[in-house]
Amino acid sequence: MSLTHISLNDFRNIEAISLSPSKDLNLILGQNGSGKTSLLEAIYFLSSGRSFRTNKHKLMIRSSQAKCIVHGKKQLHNLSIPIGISKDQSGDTQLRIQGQASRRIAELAQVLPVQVITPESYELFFGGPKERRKFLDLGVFHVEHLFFDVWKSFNKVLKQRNALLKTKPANCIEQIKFWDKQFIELAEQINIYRKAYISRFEGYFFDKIGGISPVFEGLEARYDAGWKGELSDVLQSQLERDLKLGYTSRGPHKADFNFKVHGHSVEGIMSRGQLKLLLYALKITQNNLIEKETEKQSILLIDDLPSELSSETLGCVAKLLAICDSQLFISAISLDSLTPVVEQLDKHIEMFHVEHGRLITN
Ligand SMILES: Nc1ncnc2c1ncn2[C@@H]1O[C@H](COP(=O)(O)OP(=O)(O)OP(=O)(O)O)[C@@H](O)[C@H]1O
Repeated sequence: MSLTHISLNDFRNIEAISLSPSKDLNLILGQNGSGKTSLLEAIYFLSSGRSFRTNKHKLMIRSSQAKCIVHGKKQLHNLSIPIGISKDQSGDTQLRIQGQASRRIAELAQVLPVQVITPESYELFFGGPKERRKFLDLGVFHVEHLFFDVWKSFNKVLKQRNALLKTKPANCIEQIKFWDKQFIELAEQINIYRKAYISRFEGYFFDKIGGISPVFEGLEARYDAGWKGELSDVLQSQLERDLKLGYTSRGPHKADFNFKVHGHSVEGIMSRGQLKLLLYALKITQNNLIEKETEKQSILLIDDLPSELSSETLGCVAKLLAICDSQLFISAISLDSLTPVVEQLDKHIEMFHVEHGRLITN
């Protein structure tokens, strides 16, 4: 299951381009400012309804144009599934899957699992737990089909609870206790899904990936559910504090999933190049696991792969990419900088040269 066709209109500096990518490896090459990241961003937008580099939707629309449009065709066995998304200046998003209008972005994400690695992806280690929760929940979302509904219901209850903690109406303690029943049930369900996923994630990582580089020796995943002990006791003991804070301080919305090496946090002990290698390893583990469990081929977008990596680390990245089952889109300024990676890969390659927002044919 891969993208067999992509077309963009008025996306960033790209007026109109169409391409038929390889189901294996696609190289997007071009000078700084040519439009490589924009092309990757468009694929991400097609599969998630969002950009990976801005919250300001207007920036995705080509200057002075009314809307940006991205179309794609996803091959699933003998079926070609057309998908399309557009966003206009007002922020209105139109979505079509197999010719049917849809309002649910999650439906799009289900059809086309995507992950991205950019020079900013270090946020997974240096950012707060929110980034890591997002990473964890993306995996859980794809492999546990009920997770999304439970997670949505939990967030509704959390919103109610937080509103009561903030506004403190006269009978707020009674009302909070009423919501806590559902809060606990949903929180425990989320925790069960996450723990089950992490256990499979760790199994896959250590079995298939851990031996690729000595950088991964002594690595352990640590999961913090967001509370310790019985959640009902925790909510009770924290109630006074939560009323002062005006929000719920414990629960699955505070979970963390991080990595330690010999007991030290990875971001404190690993070099940037080593962290980048770990990042590749984690994203590839996630994508391969999604593929293994759902039979959905996912997409991995890698922006500016060669930056900051020595030839030795690039060699390890190549080994990781060799076992990566995703459809790959990799951007770089030149093919030369990718040679240590590409020459080790036995994958079908398509190359796309971008210049001033246009595809150049050689
Ligand atoms: N909304 C927009 N309308 C028109 N042009 C835009 C818009 N947003 C960004 N651009 C321009 O698009 C060009 C392509 O940017 P992009 O980030 O895709 O380049 P790139 O090839 O990835 O470059 P680099 O190698 O430096 O990362 C830039 O010149 C940028 O200024």
